[in-house]
Amino acid sequence: MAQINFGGTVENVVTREEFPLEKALDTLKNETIAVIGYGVQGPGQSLNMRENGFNVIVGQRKGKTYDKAVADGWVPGETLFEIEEALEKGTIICFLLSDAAQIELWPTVKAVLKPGKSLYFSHGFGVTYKEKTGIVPPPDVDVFLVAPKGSGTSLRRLFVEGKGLNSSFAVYQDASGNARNKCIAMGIGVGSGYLFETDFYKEVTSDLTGERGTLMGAIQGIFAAQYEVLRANGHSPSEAFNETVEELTQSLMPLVAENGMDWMYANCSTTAQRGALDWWKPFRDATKPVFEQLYNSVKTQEQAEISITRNSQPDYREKLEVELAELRESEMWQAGAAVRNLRPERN
Ligand SMILES: NC(=O)c1ccc[n+]([C@@H]2O[C@H](COP(=O)([O-])OP(=O)(O)OC[C@H]3O[C@@H](n4cnc5c(N)ncnc54)[C@H](O)[C@@H]3O)[C@@H](O)[C@H]2O)c1
Ligand SMILES: CC(C)(O)[C@@H](O)C(=O)O
Ligand SMILES: [Mg+2]
Ligand SMILES: [Mg+2]
Repeated sequence: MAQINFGGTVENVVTREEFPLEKALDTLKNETIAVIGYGVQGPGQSLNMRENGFNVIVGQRKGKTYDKAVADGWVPGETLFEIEEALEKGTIICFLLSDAAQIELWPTVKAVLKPGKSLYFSHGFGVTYKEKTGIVPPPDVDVFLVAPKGSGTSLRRLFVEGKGLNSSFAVYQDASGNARNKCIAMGIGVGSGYLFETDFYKEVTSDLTGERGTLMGAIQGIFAAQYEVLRANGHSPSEAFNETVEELTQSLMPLVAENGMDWMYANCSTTAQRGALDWWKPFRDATKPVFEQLYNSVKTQEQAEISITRNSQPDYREKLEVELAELRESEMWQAGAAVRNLRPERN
């Protein structure tokens, strides 16, 4: 493994140089990889693996998503099955239902987990919170995870563009003595660039924190706060949206992604730099207590409990849709829709 220095701490990272696609294909040459669930990660991972040359089948219950799988080229009776049939045929079971749905299907999955099969997750959730989920794998199967650090949609898009998304990986149980190799081979197969080693607990704890924090929850909160202040002071919706979101996503974040925050700052005016350098610490200090509260809520499993309870309700999809519509229909994101339409490349 490559030893990489991350700001002073040396960590092990698996690279494609040491574990090329050919080695991954050879490692899994006798396996039938059954991707169970075709929501967000299911399509990204299964299509990438199929195009990388692995032996992949999909298990999905009938409905809209099953039809999407057919449209993506999965053939009913050959590579696309009802979940139970795919579970029987698969030797590596990729459990890619939503975390709450995994609880309901667990007894069915557990029943097919005979010695020699492997159980694969893309999150540490089910196993870490086993007291809540009941997901306790039998001791004679390999259990591991590859968690792409991004949306399954991005995993697929980047793969199609010939790029990759990095992933975390972890082995929970090594019954065969070869679980680590199988896990890394799966990571390469689904289209990961580099693979960072972790464990199930750390993966789920950091992931739940990140998505509730800066990646999704905090960012919307900060956008909303600034937008509301600008609007309350007489700025137009387009001006408030441009100064809050559009410039960030279109101009400044690509510079951060390319070469870090100081690089982005250096490409702005000295006036902007002076202000940003003066204000980032007050923002850090104001939000840090909320991040501490969030981390604690993840650690005490309160967030897991909320996720399971809310997402296990029969009408959870409809309720989520109502909340998403509230965001979409807010003035800020309506202004956003209009601003997006005015991006020069859209004309
Ligand atoms: N969404 C992402 O991009 C992402 C990123 C990293 C990790 N993950 C993890 O990957 C796993 C899958 O997440 P996802 O977001 O792709 O899932 P999802 O919410 O999109 O759901 C996946 C599938 O579950 C099926 N399903 C839901 N309830 C069911 C039930 N009761 N019985 C049978 N099937 C049911 C749906 O039909 C769908 O095909 C989770 O562990 C998640 O935490 C997701
Ligand atoms: C894409 C994310 C936010 O990284 C993932 O963790 C998820 O749960 O969807
Ligand atoms: Mg997550
Ligand atoms: Mg994540």
